Amino acid sequence: MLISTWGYALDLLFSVLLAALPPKEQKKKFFGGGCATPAGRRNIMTHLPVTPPPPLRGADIGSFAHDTVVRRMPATVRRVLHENSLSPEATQAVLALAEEIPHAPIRAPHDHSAPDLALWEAYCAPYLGQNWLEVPWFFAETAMYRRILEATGYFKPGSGFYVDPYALQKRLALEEFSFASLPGDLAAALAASLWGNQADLSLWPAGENATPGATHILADDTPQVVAYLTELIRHDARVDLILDNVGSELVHDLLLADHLLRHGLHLVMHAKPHPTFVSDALVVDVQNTVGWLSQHQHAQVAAVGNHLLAALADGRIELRDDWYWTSPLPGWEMPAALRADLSQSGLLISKGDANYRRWFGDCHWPTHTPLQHVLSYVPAPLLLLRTCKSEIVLGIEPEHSHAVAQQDAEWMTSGRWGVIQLWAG
Ligand SMILES: O=P(O)(O)OC[C@H]1O[C@](O)(CO)[C@@H](O)[C@@H]1O
Repeated sequence: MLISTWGYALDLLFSVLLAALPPKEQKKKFFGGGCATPAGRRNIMTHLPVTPPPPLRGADIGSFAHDTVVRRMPATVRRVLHENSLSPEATQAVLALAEEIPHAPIRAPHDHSAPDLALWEAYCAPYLGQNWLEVPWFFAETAMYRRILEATGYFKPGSGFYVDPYALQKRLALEEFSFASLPGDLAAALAASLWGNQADLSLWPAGENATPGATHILADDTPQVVAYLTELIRHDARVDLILDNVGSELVHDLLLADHLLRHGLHLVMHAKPHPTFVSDALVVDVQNTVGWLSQHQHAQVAAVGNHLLAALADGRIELRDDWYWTSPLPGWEMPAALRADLSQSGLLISKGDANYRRWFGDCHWPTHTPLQHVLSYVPAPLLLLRTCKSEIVLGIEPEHSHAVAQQDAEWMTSGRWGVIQLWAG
């Protein structure tokens, strides 16, 4: 057990300092200022409280990770060729990357004008000499998406400079989207945001019409979430939305954001700093989607878009894109500055499968592992809205997971099963 004595000492110091504050300041610290839940202050650890099991790897024969590294990843790289007009140099580089996966050794990116180059040199250092199957799967995927940008010249002045290689997919995803109805309350907005996560252009590209239809809930903390949010609303707290995919998912996330804003909450949205996992939202994608909503032919939808535009302009919504969100690092290796910032939040809402994998380090946790067994290091209460698209899920009783596996052999990867899991400390 790696329980941090320092963590407890700091906690104690914090309690003493908090008690010395006037009541108004205490309330601010409690609900806008981290380490807090309406139920009381949480006992935050700064480190993972247990030794994690080994990470998922492509080398796990028969696993979804194996299929992804061997088949899906090279196909994703090749799709970039078909959906972009690349220079001859970039075409060669993309083809070479596709050939590298899975058997060539990992190397660090070498695009010297990239602002995250030093970060990636450090991320890659422990894995040099290992191939794409041997390294942790989460590392392999994040590294591949970063290497695609090196190949297309994303960070290099020239024809690929800051050109999103997935722009076509992202545009199609929004064009294909049509509204069924607007969510009427918070619970409906949460559900819509969850199922929006079924859309994933890395698994089901736009135009191929193959997204999973059925929706089954595996774990549903909606009543607790609504009660918790109601408390936050009473305290004008900050809520952080850690975004995932563009298209249907982002539209539903923005509808959820609209609900939260109308209740007086302040929102911070975390987008990716560069294109990754095909459909992950950048700041510019959020701005474009809000613009699209504001131009919508249905007056009610346009009103939502205009409300969001106003909130972006007056600071009730802040957009951020820390480099951490495209890193291969697990949640417990989050840089201190970001961690300190997130600790100011009343609730972190984490969208999607890849973010879920990150919080749990993408490790082989037994499915029945309680969330609190791992998540006590997270700097604020955490809501996980995620459809299952990889072989990791926690907080599910063995009888339940066995019954679900009987019903749907692909329950962990099909996107048909979702969780609304709250860890409030
Ligand atoms: O967009 P999401 O929900 O994060 O899903 C991405 C996930 O889907 C996958 O493409 C499945 O391999 C993973 O790579 C990743 O975990």
